[in-house]
Amino acid sequence: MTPVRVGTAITLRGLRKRYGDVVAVDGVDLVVAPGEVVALLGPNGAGKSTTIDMLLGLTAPDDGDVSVFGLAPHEAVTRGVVGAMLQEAALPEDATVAEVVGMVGSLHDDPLPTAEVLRRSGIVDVANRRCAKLSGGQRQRTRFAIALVGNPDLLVLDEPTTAMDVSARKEFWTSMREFTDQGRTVLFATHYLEEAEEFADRVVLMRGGKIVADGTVAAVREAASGRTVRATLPGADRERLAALPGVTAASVRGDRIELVCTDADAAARALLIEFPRAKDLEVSSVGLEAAFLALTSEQEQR
Ligand SMILES: Nc1ncnc2c1ncn2[C@@H]1O[C@H](COP(=O)(O)OP(=O)(O)OP(=O)(O)O)[C@@H](O)[C@H]1O
Repeated sequence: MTPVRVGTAITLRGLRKRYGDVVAVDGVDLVVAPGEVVALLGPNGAGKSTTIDMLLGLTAPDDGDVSVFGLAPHEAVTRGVVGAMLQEAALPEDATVAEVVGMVGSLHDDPLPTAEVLRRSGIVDVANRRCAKLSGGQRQRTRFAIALVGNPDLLVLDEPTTAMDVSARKEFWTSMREFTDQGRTVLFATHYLEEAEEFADRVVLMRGGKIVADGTVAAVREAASGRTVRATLPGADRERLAALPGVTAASVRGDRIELVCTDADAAARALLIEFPRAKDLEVSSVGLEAAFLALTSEQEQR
């Protein structure tokens, strides 16, 4: 099916946000076409939630521009063009699930029928339960229903499957597929490579407030792949190792060190020059999963 709207779904240009000394988002440029399903991947503190907050107009950027289907974020939200599911969104505790979903639907011009939304979100069985009595996973699914009921062109989800068990996750992604099969656009933040891999067309990897990789899952995996250098080096200083040229991340276990590298030759040379006592050097290919973790690890990247 063709996308519901024409033009770019999301355009972020030179987006920056600082909280005191912390640069939460540090120059993010991103264009998402209608119908794309994009995973925003990265470790804690990478800047995913802050980017999403700016996309939804909940936080004003210090610098840069945001547009959603050509609209300012606030307008896109009030017009129901974008539906959002946020990590900590409060629910009216005394209302039942069906009441909340119906109420939010009534605020929109062209809502989906409540019964359909409850079904798609997998909460038919708790429709008459008060929100105060919901489990963590049921609360998440209720938040999803609220995001869906306005029949938005773009869904923005911040770590949607947190607190869901395996079967709830599976059900959740099945409902998402139904949504995207109709040509809708989705941007979701996650910590999990496997979710991105299974569900997204495109992965945008954030780290330290910046986009460090952007492409198909396969392309990002390739960009993340590298080699490791292992050696014996008693009393090694992890930070100095991580600062060596060609090194993405360093770890120290007893006398053994491990360097994840973008350029293993440069790293090995620099290691031997700076630490002449290093011995038993081994260079090997990193598993893709390990390389990916290294790229998103919270250790200082070089
Ligand atoms: N309101 C705020 N006040 C101060 N610092 C903030 C605020 N919001 C975010 N930060 C900081 O900005 C950085 C980016 O945080 P953000 O929540 O955007 O990251 P994230 O990638 O969504 O992380 P997580 O996966 O843990 O949700 C962090 O260092 C965080 O502590």
